[in-house]
Amino acid sequence: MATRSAHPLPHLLRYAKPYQLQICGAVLCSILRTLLDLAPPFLIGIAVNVVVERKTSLIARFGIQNPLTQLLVLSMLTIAVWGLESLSQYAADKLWRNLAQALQHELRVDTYNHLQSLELGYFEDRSTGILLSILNDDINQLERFLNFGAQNLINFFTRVFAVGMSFLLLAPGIAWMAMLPIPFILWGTFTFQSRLAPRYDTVRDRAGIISDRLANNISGIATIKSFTAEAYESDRVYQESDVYRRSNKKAIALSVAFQPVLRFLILLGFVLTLYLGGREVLQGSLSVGTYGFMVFIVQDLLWPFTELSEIMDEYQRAMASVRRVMGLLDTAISIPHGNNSLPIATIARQVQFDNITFAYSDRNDILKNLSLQIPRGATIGIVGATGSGKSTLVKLLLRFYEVQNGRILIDDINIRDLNLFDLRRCIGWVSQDVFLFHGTVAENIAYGSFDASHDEIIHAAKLAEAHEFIVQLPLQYDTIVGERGQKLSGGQRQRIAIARAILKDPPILILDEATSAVDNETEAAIQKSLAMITQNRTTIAIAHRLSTIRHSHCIYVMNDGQIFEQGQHEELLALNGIYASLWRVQSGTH
Ligand SMILES: Nc1ncnc2c1ncn2[C@@H]1O[C@H](COP(=O)(O)OP(=O)(O)OP(=O)(O)O)[C@@H](O)[C@H]1O
Repeated sequence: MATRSAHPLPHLLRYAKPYQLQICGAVLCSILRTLLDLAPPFLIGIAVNVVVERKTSLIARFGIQNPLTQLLVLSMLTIAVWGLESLSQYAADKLWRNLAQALQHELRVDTYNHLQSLELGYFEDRSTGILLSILNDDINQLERFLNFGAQNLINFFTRVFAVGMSFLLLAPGIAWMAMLPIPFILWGTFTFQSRLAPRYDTVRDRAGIISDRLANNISGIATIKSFTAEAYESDRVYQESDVYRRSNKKAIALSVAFQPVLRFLILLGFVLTLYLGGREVLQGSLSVGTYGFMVFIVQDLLWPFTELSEIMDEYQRAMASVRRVMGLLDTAISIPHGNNSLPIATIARQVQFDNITFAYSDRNDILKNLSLQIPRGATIGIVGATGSGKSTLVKLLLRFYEVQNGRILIDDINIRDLNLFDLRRCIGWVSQDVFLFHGTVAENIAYGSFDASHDEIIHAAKLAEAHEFIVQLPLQYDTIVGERGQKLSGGQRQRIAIARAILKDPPILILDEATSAVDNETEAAIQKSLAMITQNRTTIAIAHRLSTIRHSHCIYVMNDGQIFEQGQHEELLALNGIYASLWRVQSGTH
């Protein structure tokens, strides 16, 4: 993630470059609206001028002598100013809000797309809740800031600049009185902000932790219930929510203390103008009119400062969120695409692991100098103790992780040099823990083969021995499987996953414990189908149940990250090693 110290605003502005025109328009409309909003004191001044000076008034200088006509002109001018103000307010609101929507939409989609292209290890190191809070809360926070905060910020600067300038032009001698508190207010505001920023960062982090806990608990609800851990979980949620509350409390303590201090400084400016200005009037060095104007307008100069803390507060919250979103967008992709394409039509389906060594980050080597070669169209079986690295081996072929040493080749091309999409498109992977999406059975089978016809889906389901149970479901292929497929049994989920891989029709097929949850009879039926399906493909089957891989062209026995034995079923039995003893245990012949 990006460093916390780097200011996120330039980053955001760079990101918003395509919206430059819209941003300029929105800024101009906001400035215009604020300037028009300042018109009333001037209009009142002119009105007083008309009724007091009559034929020598300001308007009379434009050749309108009749005071009643002058008032009419002034009324028309007021209507025009009000009308224009409403129009610029409408335009500013519309532009800012649309900008907020466009930027929010683009940021969310880009952040999601970037997230999707990050390697698996990134997701394993972070919790879903924290990533979700970036994709949702932080991006929404930015929307809130663009909807209101940005306008407030511009309004503030415009107001202070316009009023300050008219002060200096109209009464330069006493302008300093009103402006005296400004440096103190600014110093106070920025000191306050620098203290508030880290507190808001903590609040955002804490929000991520809570959302993580909630997401985790909701997906683990069955486990919570079965262990009657409701009270324990309630307590954990309570504790984390309390830490969040306390971190917010720290931010609030600082945030609310600022306003009263600020008011006091403003009061100082007001009283100084009131007293010293009045004294100058009494001494005859300041006109009554200017003094009146000064006292009236000093509030317009200083009161916006009371909002400054709130504006900066909103700004800091938004920047904390931008920092997190940009941090995610800046995360480098550590498994990039290679330059070579691998067209499915021409692939020879030859797979080779050449002396590979692999360790997950900060762990010991899982695979050590492992080599194996799978000729085109062959089916190999991999067996071995749990945790010996079987699943890791096939995940390396999918390039979910990068090998530290050695090469993995498909058709003699290092998979690092292949376009990742081409690589993964030519591999069908039925993983150990099947993931189904919330949706219908048909949608899940067709996942990845989005153009498949209904007949093709049914055909794949039949080959995976899934058709029979699917037609028993309430809405058959249109039955919703629930989140992660929780409305189906483990064996049913596996068969849908097999159907999904069959429908993909990949040149290389990986079956990682693909039939571990189905009964022996169904497995035998699936084996028959697979024998047909795997005929023209290179297949890697991982299984604990040896009957599953018994007929493979070659069986590899893995132990402690290395291949200990290899050969066909009969050869391995004759070897009388690990495989033979496993077989004896499973077939009950020991
Ligand atoms: N993402 C990961 N990060 C860190 N270590 C991991 C990760 N995935 C697996 N491991 C570790 O790597 C080792 C090999 O795991 P792997 O899943 O490849 O074993 P396996 O042979 O397929 O086991 P099983 O038969 O139980 O499925 C295990 O010790 C496991 O704890």
